[in-house]
Amino acid sequence: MSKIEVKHLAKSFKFAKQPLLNEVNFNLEENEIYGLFGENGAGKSTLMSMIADYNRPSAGQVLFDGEEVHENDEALSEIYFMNQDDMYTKKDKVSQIFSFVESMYQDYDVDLQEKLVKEFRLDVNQKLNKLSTGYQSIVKIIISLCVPCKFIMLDEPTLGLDARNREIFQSNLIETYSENPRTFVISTHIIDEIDRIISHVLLLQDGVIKMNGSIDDVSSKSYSISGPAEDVNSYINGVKVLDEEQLGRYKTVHFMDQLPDREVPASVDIEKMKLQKLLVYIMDRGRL
Ligand SMILES: Nc1ncnc2c1ncn2[C@@H]1O[C@H](COP(=O)(O)OP(=O)(O)OP(=O)(O)O)[C@@H](O)[C@H]1O
Repeated sequence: MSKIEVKHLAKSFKFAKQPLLNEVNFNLEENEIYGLFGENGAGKSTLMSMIADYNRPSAGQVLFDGEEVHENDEALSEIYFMNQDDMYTKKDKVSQIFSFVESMYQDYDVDLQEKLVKEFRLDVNQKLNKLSTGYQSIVKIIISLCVPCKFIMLDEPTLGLDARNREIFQSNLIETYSENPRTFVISTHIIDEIDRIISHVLLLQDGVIKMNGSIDDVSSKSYSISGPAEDVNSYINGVKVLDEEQLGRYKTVHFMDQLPDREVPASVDIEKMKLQKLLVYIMDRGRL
């Protein structure tokens, strides 16, 4: 099984007051789907571009099966970054771009490409730079899903897509992953859209990975508990609460911990906390 290791990665820009990334460490394992989350400007796109060797780190390393990815053709043939669009000319027709990418990759999935062109209703005779923003993203999505790479990084793939096309993207991502498992890293701000698809959560904040865990680990410890305030209070007594809301006597508390080891009052409802709620809370307060 192949693996990407991100080790002590740092990135500073010449005129920036502080480094964008300080000490980023994590691994990407094969056949997992990672959600890469973080506030605007956290450095998600920069991080993905460094993994694909489109951008050089100021310090640290990215290893593919133990070898540095930098100028390593064998490793880079297994890593695809959705925004590596300098591979083709934007003045070209979409059909020409598809033919070019197909010529670059031996096992490029032409059947899937044709299926996606039909489902998205993409006009392949149009020049790329004449397409709407949404359709330009769709071209990048189609290429990303059809290249035969072990690691595929999707940077805000649904940005600019309408509701119908977002659904087409999601269902095809699930379908292609089920038929041909590979690793996806998906960066998005619409967490609710992918929380059922991802197997791992990576949260980038303040230049480091703040959270790195399987979705089961993360969701098995994060709860929202609602009910009459007095019953909720007595049930969660002693638990470190992340956030709470109260409407009249009805209260909801959110926490990331084990459930209290006491009987749950009949009036109290326990639900898993939505990943979006949990991540927004952590990003806002910088606290786990
Ligand atoms: N070449 C560059 N020179 C200077 N600053 C840069 C350069 N590239 C990126 N940055 C800065 O790095 C920061 C992080 O950008 P990046 O696009 O990686 O963040 P992001 O987490 O993907 O953000 P968003 O969610 O808003 O897309 C931004 O403040 C950006 O201005």
